[in-house]
Amino acid sequence: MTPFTFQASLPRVVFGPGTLQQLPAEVERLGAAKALVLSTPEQQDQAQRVAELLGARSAGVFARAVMHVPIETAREAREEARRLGADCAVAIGGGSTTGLGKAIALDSGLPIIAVPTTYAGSEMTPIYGITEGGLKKTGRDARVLPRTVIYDPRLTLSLPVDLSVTSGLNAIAHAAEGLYAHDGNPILSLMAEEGIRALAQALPALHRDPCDLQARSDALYGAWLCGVVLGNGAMGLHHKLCHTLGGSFNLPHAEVHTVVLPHAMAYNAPKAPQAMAAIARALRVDDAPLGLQQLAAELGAPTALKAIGMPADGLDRVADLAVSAPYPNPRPLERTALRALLQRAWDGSAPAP
Ligand SMILES: NC(=O)C1=CN([C@@H]2O[C@H](COP(=O)(O)OP(=O)(O)OC[C@H]3O[C@@H](n4cnc5c(N)ncnc54)[C@H](OP(=O)(O)O)[C@@H]3O)[C@@H](O)[C@H]2O)C=CC1
Ligand SMILES: O=C(O)/C=C\C(=O)CC(=O)O
Repeated sequence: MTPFTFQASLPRVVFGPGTLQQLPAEVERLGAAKALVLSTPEQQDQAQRVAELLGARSAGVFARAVMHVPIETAREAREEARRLGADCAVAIGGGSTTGLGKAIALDSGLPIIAVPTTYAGSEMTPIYGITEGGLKKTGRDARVLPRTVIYDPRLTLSLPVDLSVTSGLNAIAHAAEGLYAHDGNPILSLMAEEGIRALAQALPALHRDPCDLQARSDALYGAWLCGVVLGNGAMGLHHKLCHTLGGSFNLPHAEVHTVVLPHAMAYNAPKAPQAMAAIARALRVDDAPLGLQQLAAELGAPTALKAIGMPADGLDRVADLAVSAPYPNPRPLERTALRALLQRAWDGSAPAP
């Protein structure tokens, strides 16, 4: 075994159907008296029910979370938290809502309790993203890592099947890149392989029956593990490409991950054979990139960038941006090969090295 360093900082986790009921006790455990409940506008009713569950420990509801955390929304939420005297925030929703909680914590140090309702995994990471002037900046800061995460699979029953599938594939992307991250280690690799295995079994099951609570639980368990991997290992080519594509062309986050991942894996495969073997084992296929693309197709997910709004004349710009700021990646970043990767992803062709 090659030498490695392992250090992980992880939130407390409360996992299982019905665990949302433990929220008041978890707020109390933090020593907090007034929790501001965060949600998207569409999930306001759910946020209101959470505020009622908190009773006297609720400071109110801020239901204005939107995708990619615009700085204006972050400022409004910070101000509302101050105005209401909140000493804790509860983020109930997907990565967009968790991201808003993180933006508040970054500024104020307010502890966050995350109640995820998608498989994006943000609740397990110290990574934040804030969009200002059309540009999304991401960073890492220990203050934004939620203190407690409540994984209640019942809350994911209403997540539409198409979003469930792409969100699950977003989670698999975290694990895939963790398996070949320059700062990876055997413990993260265990979690990554197990996370992919859990999601690869759960997604077809919940695709057949979205109300299958066991499948929903398994998917959330997989998302948890994949989120831990993302939070404790470096992001490589795949995440960087997705952030460029999503940020510059306003493409839907989980769908971009779904389309690009098989191609980014195939690009790195010659330099990451052990990672590919682990992913293939977890997916129970012979060829990891192809097997993943086939899984997405079987589950009705998009497999081409052209199908999710990417303009063909933007591919050159993405290739330019991809090589403009180098970062560690198993295979060096070569513009010609990356441009070919992007073309295959746009066309929806089979992945190739
Ligand atoms: N910092 C980090 O570590 C990470 C950050 N992210 C960030 O998170 C965002 C993506 O997260 P993601 O979760 O995919 O996106 P969202 O939070 O935007 O949620 C995606 C969609 O799922 C819907 N939804 C969520 N929960 C439910 C539910 N229980 N029932 C019905 N619909 C539901 C939302 O609907 P509605 O709008 O109606 O609420 C929305 O349309 C991106 O901004 C990404 O950058 C992602 C991964 C890691
Ligand atoms: O791409 C991802 O799924 C992981 C990280 C981010 O999205 C970063 C962020 O914008 O919060």
